[in-house]
Amino acid sequence: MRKENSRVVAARIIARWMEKGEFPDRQLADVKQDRGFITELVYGVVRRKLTLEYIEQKFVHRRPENLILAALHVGVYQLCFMDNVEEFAAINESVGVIKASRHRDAARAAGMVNAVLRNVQDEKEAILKNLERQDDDIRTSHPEPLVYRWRKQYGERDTRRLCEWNNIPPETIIRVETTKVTPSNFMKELELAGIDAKPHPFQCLETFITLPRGVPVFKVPGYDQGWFTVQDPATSASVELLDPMPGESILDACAAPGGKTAMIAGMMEGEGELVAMDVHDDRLETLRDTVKRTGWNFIEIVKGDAGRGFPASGKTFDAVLLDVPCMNTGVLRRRADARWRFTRDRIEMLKKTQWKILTAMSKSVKPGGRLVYSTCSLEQEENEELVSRWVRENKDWRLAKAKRLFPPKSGTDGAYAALLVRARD
Ligand SMILES: C[S@@+](CC[C@H](N)C(=O)[O-])C[C@H]1O[C@@H](n2cnc3c(N)ncnc32)[C@H](O)[C@@H]1O
Repeated sequence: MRKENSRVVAARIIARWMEKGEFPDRQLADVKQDRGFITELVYGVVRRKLTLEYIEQKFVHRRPENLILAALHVGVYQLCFMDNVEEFAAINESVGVIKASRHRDAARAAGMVNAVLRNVQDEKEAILKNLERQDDDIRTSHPEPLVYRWRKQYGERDTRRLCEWNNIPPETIIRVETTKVTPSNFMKELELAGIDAKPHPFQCLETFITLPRGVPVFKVPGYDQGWFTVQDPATSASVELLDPMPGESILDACAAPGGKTAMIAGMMEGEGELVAMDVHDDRLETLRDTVKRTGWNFIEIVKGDAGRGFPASGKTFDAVLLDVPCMNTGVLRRRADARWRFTRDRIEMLKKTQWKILTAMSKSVKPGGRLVYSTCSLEQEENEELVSRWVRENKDWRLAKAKRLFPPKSGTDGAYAALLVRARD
């Protein structure tokens, strides 16, 4: 049985997100009690917003205020998309959200929420059948322009698979720091701690492990000793293309929170020069935490704007990683609200930033050196198209290799990485 106020907490977070755009994950950071259930509810509602509105429109003829709408979403989501809750609790406690509020007409609003939820309960089977016949945007709750552009890039079938993939709650995956602990010893430690973890099937040089749901990472053995980093296997694509070697000089120019920096440090075995840069102070804090946890004290952290080039002008590196800011369309499963931030203007703005960063940072690569440009976007405009146009305009560079991971096929987050090589003088 759930505590009554879990739905109230979830509905308030959702209402604040709808009202002020406050990121749900930041709000969830303060939740201590019944965290797993509240997180599932909040992320589920945020992901399925369009589908929930579609279901509710039959019963609600004018958009209610945010808190009432949030209570409705919380109730309908539980009734239609959660198997592990009792329907009477889903209805009564979602109505309780209104009762617990200081709404000026709480009795009437609670009556309306109650009536809608009872209708949805009665008609649930027909509602879900009808939903199956709707187009992918309504059925899987994605903005229509995003679905449209994916169809043009990936075709009807893969777009449908991608939309469905994006609604599967993600697992927590960790990368074992093999310079600190062997994967088999680490698995033994997990077993001793009663954690039923599984090796992730994605094949690459690194070892990734899937944690069971609900295990806080700081309780996993070796957290403080830096035995692992929370990281999807897709993040390895760019670092493998970069192929850092012990003794080289490497710059990770958009580094926070530092997952790839940690992986590069391990591949360099602590030898050489590794500089991790980011422009935002709050992100630099997370980068410092990651670097500290890895224990690699040869990593130097620098604040700098990659769009303006490396702060110490004239300094060059054997290899540079540019994991640029992007539309994040490869990680929509993990970032529940990111799909609603997709706009044409945003992609245009990001493309300009990416081009600027690539142009400025290419000057910090030694002749004959390497640069890896990477994103967690599935948009060709930010990936293949941008890179091939840039190489056409910069004759002393060539595109040596590129990789793209498409989530439903790779079983990982989406990612793109391109290895560019600078000509020797
Ligand atoms: C995709 S994230 C990087 C993730 C990171 N590589 C990792 O594996 O953990 C992009 C990062 O670029 C940073 N960033 C954005 N614009 C930047 C700029 N002009 N210069 C440097 N860093 C920038 C952001 O603060 C963000 O931390």
